[in-house]
Amino acid sequence: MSKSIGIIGSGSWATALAKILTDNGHPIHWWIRNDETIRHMQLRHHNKHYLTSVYFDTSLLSLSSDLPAMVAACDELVLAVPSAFLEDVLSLLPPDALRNKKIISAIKGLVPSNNDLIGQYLYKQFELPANQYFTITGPCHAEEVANEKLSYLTFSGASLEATQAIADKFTGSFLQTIVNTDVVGVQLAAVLKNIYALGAGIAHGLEYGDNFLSVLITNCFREMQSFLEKYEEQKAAVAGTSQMVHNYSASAYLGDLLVTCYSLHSRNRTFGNMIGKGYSVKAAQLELNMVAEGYYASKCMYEMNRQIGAYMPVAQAVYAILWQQVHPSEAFLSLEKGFI
Ligand SMILES: NC(=O)C1=CN([C@@H]2O[C@H](COP(=O)(O)OP(=O)(O)OC[C@H]3O[C@@H](n4cnc5c(N)ncnc54)[C@H](O)[C@@H]3O)[C@@H](O)[C@H]2O)C=CC1
Ligand SMILES: O=C(CO)COP(=O)(O)O
Repeated sequence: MSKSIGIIGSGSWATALAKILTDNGHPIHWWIRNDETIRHMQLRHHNKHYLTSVYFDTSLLSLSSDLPAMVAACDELVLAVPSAFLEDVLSLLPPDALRNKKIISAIKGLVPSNNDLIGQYLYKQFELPANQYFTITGPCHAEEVANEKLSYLTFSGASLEATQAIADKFTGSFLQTIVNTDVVGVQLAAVLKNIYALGAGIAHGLEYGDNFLSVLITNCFREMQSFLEKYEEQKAAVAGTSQMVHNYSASAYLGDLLVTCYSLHSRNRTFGNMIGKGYSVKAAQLELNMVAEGYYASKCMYEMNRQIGAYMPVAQAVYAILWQQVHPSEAFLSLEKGFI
């Protein structure tokens, strides 16, 4: 197979992205951790653990559990492992492994060991320049991609032209793409919306109704904007540049917040619902058997916001419930009073 695009990861999102690319006729290299999953995919043409209804044209798949060899074979790589495993997975690569490659992060999380955005981590670890880094965000559940429901993804990168060229590979009959240069803003919004979806789930588990939920989400949206404004203010002050302006009403911001808080596909919402109903964090993790990024993100953001200083009562309440054993009903009772 010639040099092409590769996907790192084999969970639901990696599988959905593999479907999007191969449906468009693109051959892909695909790194899958587990050889047994590879064997099954070769024999039965689907991922036996995630989105099992999606069948692949295996002539378009080059499957491997050898990460350095797979990375060497690609000039564009999509990262689709949960943030908590990213450092472990990429530790298999030498420091120059990403030289001249375009890296497209589909991860909606921060690196938990130091709260870095994925691009910052790749710069520190692999000296990946900003113009080789791209992101995929937007409101899109893997399960709906599997069912070919019309969905929209936002691609962000330093250059609109280079980003458009990547987005074009994904655009298809059930997949529209949006392109912008707001690389940092969309990533922070994606990290925050996972925390807020946990909050929405907790509220549902505590038996609050739809009226309360809409007020909760409105206030989460305001919190998101307040964090991003302060973040940009501080960044601009340090760099001596003007402040980046974000389009909060775009689907990568408001849309993803809404779908993750409302959709029954959302793992963050499901996880939160279990916490609201009285499950412990450990029990909810075991029951979910998938990754709720907001769990890790709530701690990262709590730590990050110590420096930023934004007013974030909902994110703080989610952190307190998940990491400080504060009772959900107690935390929500104090939230109730401050909403506008
Ligand atoms: N599922 C979705 O609809 C969407 C997910 N995303 C993002 O995609 C990223 C990946 O999430 P999903 O594919 O949804 O997760 P998932 O929960 O479906 O799959 C988990 C993945 O982690 C892998 N894994 C488990 N233990 C591991 C370990 N010790 N080392 C390395 N890998 C390990 C599993 O093999 C599996 O590939 C996340 O950042 C998520 O926020 C973004 C948009 C949509
Ligand atoms: O990012 C997503 C939808 O846009 C997926 O959200 P969950 O991880 O909560 O399922």
